[in-house]
Amino acid sequence: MTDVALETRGICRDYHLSGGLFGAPRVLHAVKSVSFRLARGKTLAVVGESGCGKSTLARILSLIDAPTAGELYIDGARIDIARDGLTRDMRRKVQIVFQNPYGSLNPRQKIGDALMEPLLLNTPLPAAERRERAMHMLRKVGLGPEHFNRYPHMFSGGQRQRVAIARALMLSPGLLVLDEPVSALDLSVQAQVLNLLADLQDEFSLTYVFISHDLSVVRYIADEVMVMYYGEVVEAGTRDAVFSDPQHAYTKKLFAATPRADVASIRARVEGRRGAAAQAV
Ligand SMILES: Nc1ncnc2c1ncn2[C@@H]1O[C@H](COP(=O)(O)OP(=O)(O)OP(=O)(O)O)[C@@H](O)[C@H]1O
Repeated sequence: MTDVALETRGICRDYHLSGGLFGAPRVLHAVKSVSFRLARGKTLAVVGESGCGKSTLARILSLIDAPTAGELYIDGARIDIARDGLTRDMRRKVQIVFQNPYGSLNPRQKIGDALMEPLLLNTPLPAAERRERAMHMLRKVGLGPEHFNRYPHMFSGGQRQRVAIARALMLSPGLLVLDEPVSALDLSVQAQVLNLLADLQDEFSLTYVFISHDLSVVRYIADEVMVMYYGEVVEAGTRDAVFSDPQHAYTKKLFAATPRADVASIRARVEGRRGAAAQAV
């Protein structure tokens, strides 16, 4: 693999908890020695049941939390926020989109201001340029100038997620961590947001880490799949290899629990609809 956008080597995250047996402190190994390499422009889906460490890994990859051990490389450069802190340069490389955009948008801030804010905080761009870039990004995610002065509560769930995606892209990151980005949306809206993500990935050569518990979504969006179980990677490979011939007993169990009809229906909904994604819903 020549152009590696993201690499981890033995990433671990422990949490120190009190209240073990007789109140003794105990350690929870939320992420255990996760290593992978992800090529630029590709999507790695991280799947597993609730509590397996997906969100903890997402927070490490998006530089919100530091790992307790292991190494993280973005575009070939070692990133160690525990040692070096978080620089503006690092902040620009990676952004995260959460499941609930309502939670990540300030209800009292107009959408235009929310989009311009990362530019205000991280670049010397003048106000007119910030505004122009925000308008441009609104269009890229299928919204329009009429949305610029609206507040988050005036949008549907799908539109709010489009805004969250637009905001994440304002600093032109190469890497997006998407933590269950469509799980809170209706099925038809899910398909449209997935199409939008696919279009944006093509246009901006974005690399995605896509966290999901929904295998039908993963099957559509992923190039590579990594299966986590109790903080550990138990299986990893290309989407086709993992879906057609799962090796690990846990992966087989996970797949068996997904009704095949669901997989078929979401594929039918989304396939062939790329390009139609720039419609706001
Ligand atoms: N700040 C924290 N302090 C202590 N334990 C934590 C903390 N954050 C997560 N954990 C624990 O780490 C483990 C992994 O949690 P994580 O949220 O990463 O899993 P997940 O796969 O994303 O689950 P979900 O899909 O429910 O969010 C869980 O046992 C969780 O309780």
